[in-house]
Amino acid sequence: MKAVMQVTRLIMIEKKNVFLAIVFGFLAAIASVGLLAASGYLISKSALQPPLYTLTATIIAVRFFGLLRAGSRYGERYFSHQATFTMLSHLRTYFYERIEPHAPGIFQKYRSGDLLSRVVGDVESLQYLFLRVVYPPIVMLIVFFSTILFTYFYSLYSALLLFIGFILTGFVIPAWFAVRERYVDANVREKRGDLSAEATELLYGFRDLKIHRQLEKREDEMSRASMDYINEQEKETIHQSYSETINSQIAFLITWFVLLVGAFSVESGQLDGVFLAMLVLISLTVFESATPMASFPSNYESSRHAAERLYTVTAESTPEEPPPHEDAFFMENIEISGHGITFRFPDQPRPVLKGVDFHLPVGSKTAIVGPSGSGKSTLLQMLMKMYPIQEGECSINGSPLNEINKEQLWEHTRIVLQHNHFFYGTIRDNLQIAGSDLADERLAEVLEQVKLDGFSLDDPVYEKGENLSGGEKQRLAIGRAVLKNGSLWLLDEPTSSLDAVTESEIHQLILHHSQDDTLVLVSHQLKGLEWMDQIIVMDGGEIVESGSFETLMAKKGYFYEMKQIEREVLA
Ligand SMILES: Nc1ncnc2c1ncn2[C@@H]1O[C@H](COP(=O)(O)OP(=O)(O)OP(=O)(O)O)[C@@H](O)[C@H]1O
Repeated sequence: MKAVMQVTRLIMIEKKNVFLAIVFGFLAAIASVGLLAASGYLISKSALQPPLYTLTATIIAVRFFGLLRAGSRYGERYFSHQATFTMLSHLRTYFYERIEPHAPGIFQKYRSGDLLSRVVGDVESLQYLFLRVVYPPIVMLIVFFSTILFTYFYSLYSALLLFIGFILTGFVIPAWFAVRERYVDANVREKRGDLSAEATELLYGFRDLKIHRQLEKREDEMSRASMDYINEQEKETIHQSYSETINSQIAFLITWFVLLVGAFSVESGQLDGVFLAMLVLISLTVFESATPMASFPSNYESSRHAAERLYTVTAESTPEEPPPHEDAFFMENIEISGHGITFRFPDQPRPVLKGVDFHLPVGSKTAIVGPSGSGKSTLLQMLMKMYPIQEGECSINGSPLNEINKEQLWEHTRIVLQHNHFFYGTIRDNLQIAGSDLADERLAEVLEQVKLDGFSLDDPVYEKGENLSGGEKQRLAIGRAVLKNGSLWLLDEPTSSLDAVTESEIHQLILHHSQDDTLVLVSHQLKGLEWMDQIIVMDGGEIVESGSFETLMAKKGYFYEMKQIEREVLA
């Protein structure tokens, strides 16, 4: 309910459109009632063969209501859709802005298919919140009350019957179906989320599933998920049809009673017979505005679920982002210190980093090495503010990392991750991520420096860089880092897919470009680290050793042992 209220608040940003949609909706519905009432009266009156001039006013009224209905129906559609689409755009922006600060941590909690279904499907479902949940009861209420008031002047019993019909079709039946709808709708939603997650897994893992001959099994699972979804949708449609059928049956029944009571009233002289057709036609028409109430339960339920699913993602407190540092040169000559850093992934019992201490002086080159899973990448991502500092302290140029603005940090940092994303487009598009105003000459120069001179800037890059080898992708990512400005380099195994000769050349290139910068390189390989000022050795989330290459080799400790093993393996 709280989530629905929050979305309703977003609708209310469009007050003017909402108000006009309701006004025109009311006019259209009341014009329909007026049109049929005037027609009923005209037919009955004409049967009495009065002089033509006595019918003129009624004929004009019929024409007037006809035109009013068409015009206001147009206005109602125009303003209600305007309100809906503007609300959808507010909602998309709001939702994106709320989840963005949680990335990439959000993927630890939600599967990407599920998130996609929330962002697309649930936001889309909310388009009906105004059109089919908020708007119909308001219009129905005003139309019924005006019509009942009008009818009351002719027949008290007909007015009472309309009131009973209003209560039944507007409240009792929708409420009755709403109870069961909760269950039906929850199932549809759950099955849709499952299908979406299955489809995303199949799409992303298609190649691996094919190689491991698991594609058929996965396809079967997806077909099952699809069938489950279809079955639940079918149940929902049947449920909705029942609701609509019963609602219309009640409306017809009430009209029959209006006819019956009207006939008795005419018989007993309480009602002029000329008004009977008018009352019956009013009854038939006024229930048109109750028709949307038949689908109210399902629309309310799907809107409520959609709003709640969206808001559970955004409900987690958004980390407050500090403002950028006032000193424009703050992110130059970078020095980083960490003390007692401990980090645990959500819902994981054991910490990944355990009381890590380090110091990276200005312009230093540091390698972080250690066995797989020792926490190297986690530490690097923490420096990028991808993960928060949970325990301990980490500061850049004396300012705690938690107080540094993310955007400001990234603006001055050259980052190469283990897996970098490549967009569908050209080599140029993918390099220009480093700066959209970079000239072709500069891009071509860097392309050559990273040993990708076989490529032209116009060469295509397929989705996720499918047409590039692992090493080419890494060199393209390093090219981006070289092109970017920033005096901090954070590199996570940037050359792991390169041959020894190219790797050494790329290391030289990085060294050349980062002469005065502070650089952190995560590497699981121990060769080519002689040029580093400092090597931090990690194991099991702890720093077990640190020092220069020479110091560590002379110490004959952990690093020395690892180096010996590497030499034996490569010998
Ligand atoms: N998103 C995550 N959720 C839970 N645990 C994670 C997550 N990412 C990493 N871990 C765990 O944290 C530990 C450290 O991972 P990390 O990627 O930092 O290791 P690493 O030393 O960089 O390994 P590698 O050399 O294989 O890249 C691992 O045990 C890993 O399973």
